Order: sequence, then C-alpha cells, then structure tokens
Amino acid sequence: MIILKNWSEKNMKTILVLHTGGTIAMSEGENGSIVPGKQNPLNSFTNPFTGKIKLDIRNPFNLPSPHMRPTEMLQLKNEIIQAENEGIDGVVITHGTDTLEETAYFLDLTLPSDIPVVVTGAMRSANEIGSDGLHNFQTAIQTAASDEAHGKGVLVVMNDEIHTARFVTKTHTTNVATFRTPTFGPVGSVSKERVTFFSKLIRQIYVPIDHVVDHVYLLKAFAGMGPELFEALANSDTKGVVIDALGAGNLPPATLSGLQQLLDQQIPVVIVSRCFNGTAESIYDYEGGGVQLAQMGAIYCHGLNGQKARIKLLVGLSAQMGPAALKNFVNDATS
Ligand SMILES: NC(=O)C[C@H](N)C(=O)O
Repeated sequence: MIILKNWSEKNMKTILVLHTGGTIAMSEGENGSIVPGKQNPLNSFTNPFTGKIKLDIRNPFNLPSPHMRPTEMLQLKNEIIQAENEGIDGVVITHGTDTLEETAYFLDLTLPSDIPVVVTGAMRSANEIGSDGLHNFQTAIQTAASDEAHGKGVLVVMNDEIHTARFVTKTHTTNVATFRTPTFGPVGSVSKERVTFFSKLIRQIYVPIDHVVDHVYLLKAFAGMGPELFEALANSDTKGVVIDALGAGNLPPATLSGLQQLLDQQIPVVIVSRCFNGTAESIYDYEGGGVQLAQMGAIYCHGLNGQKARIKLLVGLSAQMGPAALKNFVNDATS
C-alpha cells in the first residue's frame, strides 16, 4: 500500500491519461527486437491509488515517437483542453522518449491552464528485465495528482526525477537515467511517499494556436560548413530555420552568403548552441561571430536546445506573430 503523506485527501482527483505509444507501450519479441504490440502493456496497470485518484484512460494513438508530428501534438493539446472543460484535475501522457521533449515543450507553450500535465515514457519495454515503464507511469500519476505540481507548466517525470518540459533533454540512447536538464538540473523528485519540488517555477507564456505550420527546419553547424544547406532552404518553401550554431552562437564565414539569402526573404533564422550546456549569445566580434549574426538579423534564443527552439519558432509562426513579436517571443529567455 502506498501512503502519500503530502496528499490532499479532501477530494478524489481525476487524472486524464493519454497513451500515445513509445517503448513504454512495446514489448521485446523473440529475436530481441522491440516491437509495438496489438495490446498496450499499460492496460495491465492496476491503479494503486484507488479511492484517491480516478484514472480516465484514453488511447489517442499508438506511435513510436519518431512518428510523432506537430499535428499529433496539436491533437493532444486540443484533447487536454476539452477534458479540462469536463473537469479533470491533471494529465499524464505516456510517450516514446525519442521526441518526448518536443511534445512536452509544445504543450508547455500552447496549453492555457495551470493544471498539472506530466509526460513520461520508458527506456525498457514491458517484458524486459528491469522494465521502467510501470514505475514511471505510477510516479507520473503521483506527480499529476499532487497539489504542488499546479502552475508549474508541463513536467517530465522519468526515473524518479521531475524536470521542466522547457529544459529537459534525452541524453543517452538506452540508459534509464537518460532524461537530464543541462545547466540547471531537475526541479524535483518523486518517492513512494511524496512529490518534492526543489525549485519555485514560473509559469511560461501561453500561445493560443489552432493549426501548425510546416517547413520549419533545424540545421547543425560544423567546422568547414559552407552555404549549400542555407541556399537549398532559401530555394524551397521554408518558413523558418533554427541553427545549432558553434560554441556561444557562431558560424563559419562560408555560411554567411547562404544565411543572407534566407534573411533577405524575411525567413526567420534562430541561433542556438550545439553545446550541451550554456546559452547562445551574440558576444564574438569576428567574421561569422555572434555580433555579426545578430546585426544581420538572426534571432538569438537563450537556453533552449535546437529541437526545442524549433518547436518555439513553429509555435510562434503558427500563431501568426509578425517579425517583431516573433523576435521578442523567441528571444525571451523566460518563455
Ligand atoms: N524509449 C523509447 O520510447 C524510444 C522509442 N524509439 C520511441 O521513442 O518510441
């Protein structure tokens, strides 16, 4: 029996559970490969919080997370808003880990409410030794039902740690301790008895959107990079580009003509760093350095990794922000 000491027992809570697929919904086959099954193994979960937490379980789709697109993220957002109008107290989303951070951040930016929304997954499928799926699911439910999780934006709970959707990232291909928050660290932990937050979190900006734009791209800079990829994007239906730039946010000089082509067409170009820790800033004043990139019109996004900055740009463009509003939104380190 799990006793939840810091639990508000006055009212039974209803938690909406959205199963979307991923390893947490897969099993190991005879040849050792991991496969999505017809039956979701999460269906065998017995609610240990009966009497305190009621689960409203739905299966909007069953996708490996490399199959997730912003369209599915928008569908989840709409389903959560609708369920909230029906009176749910919190949400748990089970998700493949490969793109979990992108869905979590998308929801963080686009959900209007303060109810807890917790995303979780697994690194080992249901029938593997040391499978982490049911445990992560259980701790995610605990977190979503805790009063302390209110107003903190979307959270990611994996391996007994609580992370913000904004900064968490998958750091290891297979290890169960894969989800980390570079630079800042986790914001809380979950144990059998309690959900504990170490940090006071500020709720992020909310951006209402009803559709998602396509053709927002992510490029990674490298030593000796030339203009070719920039030129190819400038010659197609590109709506926006994020660049995982070098170090504090610099590019090789040979890219600049291609960058200029994008900017001349009013295509927003966002600079983040390919470094694991730290934030991109326009501080270096040499050819291709951040000072020049910012003067050319590139937008610096502080603290997000490339895949999150792409989600932020995509959300801003989907909300039809004009150039100045988009720059403020992407540039604002508090959102
Ligand atoms: N651990 C996982 O869930 C990885 C899997 N490839 C997925 O993202 O669907």
